[in-house]
Amino acid sequence: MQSTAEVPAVETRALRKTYRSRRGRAVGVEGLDLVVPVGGVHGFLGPNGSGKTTTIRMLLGLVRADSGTARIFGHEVPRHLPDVVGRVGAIVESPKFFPAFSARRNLDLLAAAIGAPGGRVGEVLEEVGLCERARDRYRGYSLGMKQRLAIAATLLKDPDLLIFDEPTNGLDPAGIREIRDTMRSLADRGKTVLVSSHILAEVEQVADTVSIITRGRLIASGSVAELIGAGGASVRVGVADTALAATVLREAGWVVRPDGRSLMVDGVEDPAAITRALAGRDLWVDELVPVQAGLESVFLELVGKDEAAGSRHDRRVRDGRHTTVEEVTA
Ligand SMILES: Nc1ncnc2c1ncn2[C@@H]1O[C@H](COP(=O)(O)OP(=O)(O)OP(=O)(O)O)[C@@H](O)[C@H]1O
Repeated sequence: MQSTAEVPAVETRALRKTYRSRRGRAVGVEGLDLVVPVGGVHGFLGPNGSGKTTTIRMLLGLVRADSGTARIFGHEVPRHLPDVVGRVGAIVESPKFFPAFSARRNLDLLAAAIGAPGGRVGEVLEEVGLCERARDRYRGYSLGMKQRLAIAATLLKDPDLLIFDEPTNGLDPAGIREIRDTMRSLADRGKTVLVSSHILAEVEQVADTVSIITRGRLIASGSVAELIGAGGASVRVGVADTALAATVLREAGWVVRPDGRSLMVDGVEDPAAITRALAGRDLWVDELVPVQAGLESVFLELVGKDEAAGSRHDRRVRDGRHTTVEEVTA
């Protein structure tokens, strides 16, 4: 156990995990250094297949690391997990509830099973905003309500750290907002929320700090404001031949992505340089609009740089990145 006052909620050092499969070895996590400060919402971001679930499963003792260390509130895990597990609530897979029972009855059963005080059920239903529907059967719940009930279940033992792996997967915008509001109110009451996601725009609205990983490695971390401030501006570029323009701009070193009938160019310090580069190839710009930078563009810029500099690509990871880009830019 670490002795300093400022012990992070989660800290990993050089954490590594590879999986063996019929196709050889797949990197899950490669030397990951992750620091999640105490208090607030921490977004753990990365494309599909970048190692988020693997990391979370290692923290919870569900997957064994090949090497490196992981600590929760200073306790090394999995070795000392029993000392700290009472302070951690996690949703890694969809928890099972009885469909024919009400939310309250499901939680009453769980509370009894883990020895949580009876009064706690009413409190957690209140915390996730399900009081009014607590007597309805679980099977009639929307996906968003089911996910909030799952969060309520993790709160029964009043943990200090909540770990949610992609909690908004499959939810509609209203459900996503509900989960976001729930995470915000948990953090406002002093909890630490570690939430993984590949949907940047969602996390940007709720996270205080983020860690961005790709191919199992950390490529950026810090407060959302710092990261957005560090990235150059994005510029929307209108041009008739977007395919050729994208090639020209990429050759010149910019990170370019399609944006409807235009192109979005990230990390631009001097927009006039874009006009010059395109004019040099007889491509005439009809629109050049600076766009407020967001985590999404910072992320794409970082991933773009990382992959440009990158060595070998794990095909699955690369496919995952494209999925993410399409999803976040849809
Ligand atoms: N049980 C396993 N066996 C083999 N390879 C695995 C296993 N679990 C994960 N991997 C591989 O490890 C890498 C990281 O996967 P992981 O699920 O941790 O990423 P992720 O960021 O959580 O992705 P997603 O958002 O899709 O869940 C991927 O290449 C994945 O294919």
